[in-house]
Amino acid sequence: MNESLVKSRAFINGEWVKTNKRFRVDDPFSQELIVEVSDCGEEEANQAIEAAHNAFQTWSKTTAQERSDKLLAWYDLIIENLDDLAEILTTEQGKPLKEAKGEIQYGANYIKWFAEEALRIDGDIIPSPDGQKQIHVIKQPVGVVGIITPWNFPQAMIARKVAPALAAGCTVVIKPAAETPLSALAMAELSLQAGIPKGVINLVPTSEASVIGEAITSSSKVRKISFTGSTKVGKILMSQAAENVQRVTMELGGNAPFIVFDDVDIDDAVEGIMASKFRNSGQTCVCANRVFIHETIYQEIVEKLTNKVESMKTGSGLEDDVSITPLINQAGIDKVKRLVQSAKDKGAKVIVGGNVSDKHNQIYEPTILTDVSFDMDIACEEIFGPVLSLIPFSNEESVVEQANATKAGLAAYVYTDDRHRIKRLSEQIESGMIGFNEGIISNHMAPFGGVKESGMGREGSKYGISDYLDIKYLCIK
Ligand SMILES: NC(=O)C1=CN([C@@H]2O[C@H](COP(=O)(O)OP(=O)(O)OC[C@H]3O[C@@H](n4cnc5c(N)ncnc54)[C@H](OP(=O)(O)O)[C@@H]3O)[C@@H](O)[C@H]2O)C=CC1
Ligand SMILES: O=C(O)CCCC(=O)O
Repeated sequence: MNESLVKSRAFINGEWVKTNKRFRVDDPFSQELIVEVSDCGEEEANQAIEAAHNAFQTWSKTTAQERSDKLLAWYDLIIENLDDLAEILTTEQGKPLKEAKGEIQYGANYIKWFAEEALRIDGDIIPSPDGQKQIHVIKQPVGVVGIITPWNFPQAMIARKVAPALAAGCTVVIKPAAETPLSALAMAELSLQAGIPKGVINLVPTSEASVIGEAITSSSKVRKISFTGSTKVGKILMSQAAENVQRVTMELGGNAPFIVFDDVDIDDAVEGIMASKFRNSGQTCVCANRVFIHETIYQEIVEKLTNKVESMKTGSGLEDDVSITPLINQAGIDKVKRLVQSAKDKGAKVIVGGNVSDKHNQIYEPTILTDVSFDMDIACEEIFGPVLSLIPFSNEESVVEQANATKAGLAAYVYTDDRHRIKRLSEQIESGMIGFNEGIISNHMAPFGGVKESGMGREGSKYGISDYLDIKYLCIK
C-alpha cells in the first residue's frame, strides 16, 4: 500500500488536523487495526463549515473553465493512483480488488463527467407575456453542501456527490462512514495535489455520526444535504434539514425485484442475476433483493444458479479470483443470519450455503433460498448480503403487483424478449431505474436515484448537477 495516501487526520481548510480523540479503522478480513483516525466532534464540524463557507465566496466566482480544469487534474491523479487507491479501498471495506479497481474508475468517471458538465451550466431567455420585458434565467451554486456517505462504495459515493457540487461552484463538508474513512481521506490528499483551493473540500471523520449530522443540519451556512445510506437515517436527516430548509438529495435503501419471464435466453438471465446479486457480496442498494422467476423455467434456473453459486470462491479481497469477501461488520452478518433464519422458520429452503463460512466469521457463504414468500422479512427488508431469494410466479399482472408491493423504489430488473412487455413494464414498475435484460445498470452517464422511500434527486448524467444549482429569474424591462 502507498503509505503517502493513507491519511489519518481530519482535512479542514486544506490542513491535516489532529484531534484529541481517535477511532479505529479495522480491516474486515484480518480484523486487525489498519490505522487510528481523528475523531471529529461539533467543534471540528463547525470549523469545516466555516472553512467551506469562506471558500465558497471565491470558488463560486471562479470561471467554469477553472473549475473544470481543477476537476480534470483531480481525475488524472486518481487514475495515476488507481491501484493504490483500490488497495486502500479493499483493505478497509473488504471487496475484491478487481471490484475496488472498478469502483475507483467508476468514481473517477463522475469527476471527469462533471468537469465537462461545468462548462454547460446554461441559463435561458424566455418570451414575456406582454413583450415589454425580458425574462432571463440564470443558475447559481446553492452554497455549502453537507455530504454524508456509506461504507459500501467509500470512493464512488463521495465522487458522485462532490464532483457535481464543485462543478456547480459549491464547496463541501464530507462525513464519510466510520468503517471506511481512508478512501475518502486519500481522495482529499489528491484534491490538494490537484490544486483544488483550501476550504473547497473539507472532510470530518467521526465515530459519532449524529453529532456531525446535527452540526451540518443546524447550520444556516449549509444550504444543502446530500446523503446516501439507509432510509431510516435519511428520514432523520430530512427532518433535521427542515429546520433551516436545506435542500436534500437522498439516495436511500432499495428492495430490487428481478423478474425473469419465460421468453428469455436462460443463460443470459442467470448471468444477469449473478452480476446484480453478488456485486460487493450483496452489499449494494441496487442488488437484486427478490428474484421472481416464471414457474415454467424456475427449476432450470435454480439448477443453473446452484452450479454457479457453488463454484464461487470466498476469502480475502486481496486474493486472486475471489468473489465473496467479508461483510462490513458483525452487524451485517447478524442481519443476514436473522433474515435467513426467519425465512427458514417460515418454510424457505436452503439450496446452497445458508451459514457463516467456517473459514472466516465475517464471511457469509453465498446462498440460495427457494420457496420464499411475501410474509417473510427477507422479502421486505434490504438483505445486504450474498443471499438469493427465489420466488416463482405465473403471470405478468401478479408479478408486477408483487414487485411494487414495497415502500422502496430504487432499482428493478426485467428479463424478457417481448418489446410490448418492456413498454408496459417501463411505465408500471414503481422504481427510479429499470434494467431490461441487464443486471448492472450504474454508470456516470445515467441518472441514478429512486422513487417512494428510496429517496429523491438524481446523481450522475446531465441531470445530476441541477440539485446543486438554484434557478434565479430576472425580469428585465
Ligand atoms: N442505500 C444505500 O446505499 C445503503 C443502504 N444501507 C442500508 O442500511 C443498513 C444499515 O447500514 P448502515 O451503515 O448502518 O447505514 P446508515 O444509514 O446508518 O449509514 C450511512 C451513513 O450515515 C451515517 N449516519 C448514521 N446515523 C446518522 C445520523 N444520525 N446523522 C448523520 N449521519 C448518520 C453513517 O455514519 P457511521 O458510519 O458513522 O454510522 C454513514 O456515514 C444496511 O444493512 C442497508 O440495508 C447501508 C448503506 C448504504
Ligand atoms: O449501493 C449503493 O449504496 C449505491 C451505489 C451503487 C451503485 O452506484 O451502483
